[in-house]
Amino acid sequence: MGKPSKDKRDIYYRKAKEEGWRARSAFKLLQIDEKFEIFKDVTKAVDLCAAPGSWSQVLSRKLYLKEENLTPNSTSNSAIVPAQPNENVKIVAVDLQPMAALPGVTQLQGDITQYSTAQAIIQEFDGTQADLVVCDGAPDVTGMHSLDIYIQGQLLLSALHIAFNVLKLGGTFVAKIFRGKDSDLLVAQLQLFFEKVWIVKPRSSRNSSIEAFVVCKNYKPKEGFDPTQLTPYLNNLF
Ligand SMILES: C[S@@+](CC[C@H](N)C(=O)[O-])C[C@H]1O[C@@H](n2cnc3c(N)ncnc32)[C@H](O)[C@@H]1O
Repeated sequence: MGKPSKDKRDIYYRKAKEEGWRARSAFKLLQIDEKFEIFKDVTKAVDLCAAPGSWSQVLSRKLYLKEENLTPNSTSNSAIVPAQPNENVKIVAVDLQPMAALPGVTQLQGDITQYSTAQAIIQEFDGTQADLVVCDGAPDVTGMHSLDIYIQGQLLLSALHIAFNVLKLGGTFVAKIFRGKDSDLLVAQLQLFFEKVWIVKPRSSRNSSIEAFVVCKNYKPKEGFDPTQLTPYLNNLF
C-alpha cells in the first residue's frame, strides 16, 4: 500500500473531516478570529471566493446558528451547542463555482473581478452595510512566482473594491495575499483606509505556502473618498 497523500496525514485535514468542515481552510478563519475577534458584533458579512464553503460554514455556524464552543481547538461536534438561529444575520457568499447550500447564507455565482458581480453584492445589502468582508480568493497557481503574486493582487484589488462599497465605517476586512517583496507597501496602502492592519499566517496555513492574510480593522477612509474610483480598474483586469 502506498503512503497516504500529504493532505491526508495533515492534522487539520483530519480535524476538518471529524468536525464536518468542507475544507481545512475553516481553521484559518477560526484562528484569525481567535486572535483578532473579527466576528465580534457582526451580523452582516460577505465571503468572497467562498467555494467549497468552509469559511461560509464558519460564518453560518458562528453568526447565524450561534453555535457555542466553536473554537479552533474543538475536537468533536459534541461540544457544539446550537442556539436559535439569528434571523437578523445576513451572509452573502460569492464564487465562480457553485457550492452546496448553507443555513443563513445567500449565494451568488460570479467573478469578483467583474463590476456586475460587485453590483449584485451591493444590491444584496439593499442600502445597508456589512460589518465584515472576507476573501480567501486564489487563482490557479502557475508556479511563476511573479505572475501568481500579480494575479492574486488583482483578486485583492477586486475584493477591496467590493469592501469599500459595502463596508460600514469601523468594519473589518480580511483577505488572502501571497507574500512578496511589496508586503510592506501593501500594509502602508491599506493603512490609508483602515486604522489597524496586520499580516498574519495562521498556524493551520502550511509553512510551504506563500499565502498569508491581511487583517484590517476599523474601516476609516479619508473624508470625501469615493469607492467608485476603483471601479474603472475592474473590467480591465484579465
Ligand atoms: C482557496 S479556495 C477558497 C476556499 C474557501 N474559503 C473555503 O473555505 O472553502 C479559492 C476560491 O477562489 C475562487 N476564485 C478564484 N478567482 C475568483 C474570481 N475571480 N471570482 C470569484 N471566485 C474566484 C475559486 O473558484 C476557489 O473556489
